[in-house]
Amino acid sequence: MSPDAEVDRNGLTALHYAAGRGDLQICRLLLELGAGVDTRNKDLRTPLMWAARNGHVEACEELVRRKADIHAANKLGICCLHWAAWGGSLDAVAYLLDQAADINAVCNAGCNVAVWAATAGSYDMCLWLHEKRADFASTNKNGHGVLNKAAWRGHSVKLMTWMLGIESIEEQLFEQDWDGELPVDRARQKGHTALAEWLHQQMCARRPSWQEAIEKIAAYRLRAARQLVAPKVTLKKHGEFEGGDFWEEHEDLLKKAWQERSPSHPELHDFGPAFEDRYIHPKLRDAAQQAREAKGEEAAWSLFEEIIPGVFASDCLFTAEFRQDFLGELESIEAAGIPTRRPNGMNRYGVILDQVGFERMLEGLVAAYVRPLGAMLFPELVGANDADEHYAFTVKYESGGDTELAKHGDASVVTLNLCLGPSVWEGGTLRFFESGGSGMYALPKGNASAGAGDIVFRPGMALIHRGQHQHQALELLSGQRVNIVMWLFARDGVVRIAPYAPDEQLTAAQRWESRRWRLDL
Ligand SMILES: O=C(O)CCC(=O)C(=O)O
Ligand SMILES: [Fe+2]
Repeated sequence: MSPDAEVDRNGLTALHYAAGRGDLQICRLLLELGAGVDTRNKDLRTPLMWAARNGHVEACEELVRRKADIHAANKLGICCLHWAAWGGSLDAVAYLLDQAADINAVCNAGCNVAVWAATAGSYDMCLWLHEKRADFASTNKNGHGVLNKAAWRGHSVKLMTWMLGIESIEEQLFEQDWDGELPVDRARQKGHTALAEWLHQQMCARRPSWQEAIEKIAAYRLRAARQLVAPKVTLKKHGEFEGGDFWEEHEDLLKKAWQERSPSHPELHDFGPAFEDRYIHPKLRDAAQQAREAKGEEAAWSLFEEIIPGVFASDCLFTAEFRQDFLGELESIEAAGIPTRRPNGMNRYGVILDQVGFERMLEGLVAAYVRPLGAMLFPELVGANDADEHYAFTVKYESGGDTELAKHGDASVVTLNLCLGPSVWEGGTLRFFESGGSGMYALPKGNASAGAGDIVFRPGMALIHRGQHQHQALELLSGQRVNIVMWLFARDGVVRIAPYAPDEQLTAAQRWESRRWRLDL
């Protein structure tokens, strides 16, 4: 049997893998057994691209000795040299150029090797390529040049400073891409706040009139967004699309306006060590660390009490500072005067967190904590990709607004619900039903049954439940209750219904590993 006969779901052969790992012995063996040196996977990548991408020069040499095509490009026109640059390996780049790879080659999107090197952020490689006369002034078909790419990725000020020393690149500071964005916008949108600040200073220092222009644009966006009059919310059921045309029409302006707004607690918007120190409960941090170090999930389990079968509660997921700061930020969001869309088809009050600037924070939080916890508590439902995406919002109950929530199942495989407080209220109990639900909300057969019972929230209490476990919020009698709700589901909103058999379920290590080894970008 040819070694190329067996491929993975991406069409990758054993030789792709061996080359990608730089395993010279195996590469040789496979080639001797008849593996095609330029065998292509589904998107037309060759083994040499993998070796170059991962900086395995010896493997590159071996493949080239066996007549691998150094000019080969994949479906997107990304050639071996681009892969090497993107992988950040100067040695691989130098080797390929030495073998007469084309320094001016561009991929289908129009990126040349300089743009790829800038995307990778390798300072040494950029300097070296510039000496070799790679074209650093070129922009791709979306109008992205080296500066835009480096800003987008949040690369170092050292690299940026060097780039700005090249006259034609200085221009890129002021050039809008095809979406109308400047490098400084890209840096800010991706959460590289300090870099964005630095880029802004560079712009002002180079063209003082720009400071004013930028401020005017920002002020204009905020003013325009504040002048919008949001459609009324009335529906208490099936209201997802209420006013949909309005929200679609102004989506872009609103997104920019939220980016311009200065948050009252910037530290809440950046997931990272500082966020975890301040906002993740120390017990959860310890438990997660143990699980990640393969010391078991006992500590993580011990954070929870299964109050009702299938409903787990914990007071140790977030700190009190998280609740305080979050409530403060919600107040400042309300005071911003920028319209916010209703959070879901039933709750009318509250905000969609991903739309008001919490997108990046939530991505990190979900990946590091919420997804592993959901997978641990509900292994029969959360497999490798069943909770890849999230939708997060707040709900607010008070008299004159929403006071209750009808019986429903969430459009999620797992839901986390954290009670923020704020202080005192009466009523507003969350009731779970034993019924397995019906239709698409039916609980999968083979689960431990879903129990029935009432849960009285207290500030700081978080629940994790199967979204399809039917529930209802009873009437709030006085005061105010605000909760954060996070729905997890698979790509495109798919919600897992068929349970995994025990031998198909993820292992603890798989649940807690934050990055899988991937032979991919
Ligand atoms: O806190 C609430 O009232 C919302 C509860 C809910 O629907 C949920 O946890 O999924
Ligand atoms: Fe719900």
